[in-house]
Amino acid sequence: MTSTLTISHLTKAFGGVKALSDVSLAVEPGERVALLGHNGAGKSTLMKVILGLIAPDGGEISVCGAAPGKARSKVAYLPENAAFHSALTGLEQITYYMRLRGEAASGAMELLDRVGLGHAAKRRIGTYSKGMRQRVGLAQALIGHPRLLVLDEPTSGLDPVSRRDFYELLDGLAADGASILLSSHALTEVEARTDRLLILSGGRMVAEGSLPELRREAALPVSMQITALNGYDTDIMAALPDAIRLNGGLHLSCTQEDKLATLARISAMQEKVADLEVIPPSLEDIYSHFSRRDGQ
Ligand SMILES: Nc1ncnc2c1ncn2[C@@H]1O[C@H](COP(=O)(O)OP(=O)(O)OP(=O)(O)O)[C@@H](O)[C@H]1O
Repeated sequence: MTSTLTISHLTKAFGGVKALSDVSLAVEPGERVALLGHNGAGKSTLMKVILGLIAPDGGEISVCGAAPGKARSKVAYLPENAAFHSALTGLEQITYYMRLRGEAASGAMELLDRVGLGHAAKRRIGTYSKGMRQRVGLAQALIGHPRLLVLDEPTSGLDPVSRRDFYELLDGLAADGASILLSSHALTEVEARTDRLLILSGGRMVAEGSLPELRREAALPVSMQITALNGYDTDIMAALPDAIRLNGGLHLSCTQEDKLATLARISAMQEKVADLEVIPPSLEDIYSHFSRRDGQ
């Protein structure tokens, strides 16, 4: 399978600031990839290089088999705060963009229906909510059946139902073979709705993989919350010297390697245990682990 996007050893500096250092990645057709990173990590710079808006200092990049910028008809971009003409209706705005791209404007209404804006198509964009303007942006991004969608924090400002609808739309596009690269700070959301996570930190790609892969690689400790049956907490603490009293229960943290052995020791005391909760590291923990690994 030919990748939709291939980047090897990309570098870009602004004066003395290394915005991207030796970044390599590939995105396959039908793949939904989330780009995570702290403010200033290099996400927007990477997107601008992919779109051909700025040239890299070094490295290679291929977008839909061509140089960035040469494949614009196959690439869609949704900026974080898409701005539109407030006096135009949604229908007029999308019709205008379709004409600019040489597409038959008769499909404008269908596009607006697809993003859930059919009912407001003939209202001025100036009267739209932020979420509705974001949908106009998405409709604009869908013009011409793009093979790669580059979406910069596409769900910021959307309510939970709009976010779900938005991801369902992306799922449909991915099922048709489009590749999606989206940046986000909403970790739990991208955890559930994308196939792979890329974490940029200080311009370097510090982690890449599905959440289970990143969880394994980070090998962060597992937390256990034990509720003792009345009076047995002292016995349990004697058997598990690392346990501490916390929030009315007993708290224990152990390495991934010791997890099964620790569980076995707790099971052996089951007549003294009322309840046990095993809490795996959250995506926030994993993200912080990789983001701070280089001392940032
Ligand atoms: N045109 C520019 N001139 C100078 N420095 C720049 C320019 N564009 C980006 N930078 C610097 O490059 C680094 C990466 O910036 P970038 O905008 O790519 O980060 P980001 O991950 O998109 O951040 P955010 O989440 O805040 O949008 C930052 O240190 C930024 O200040």
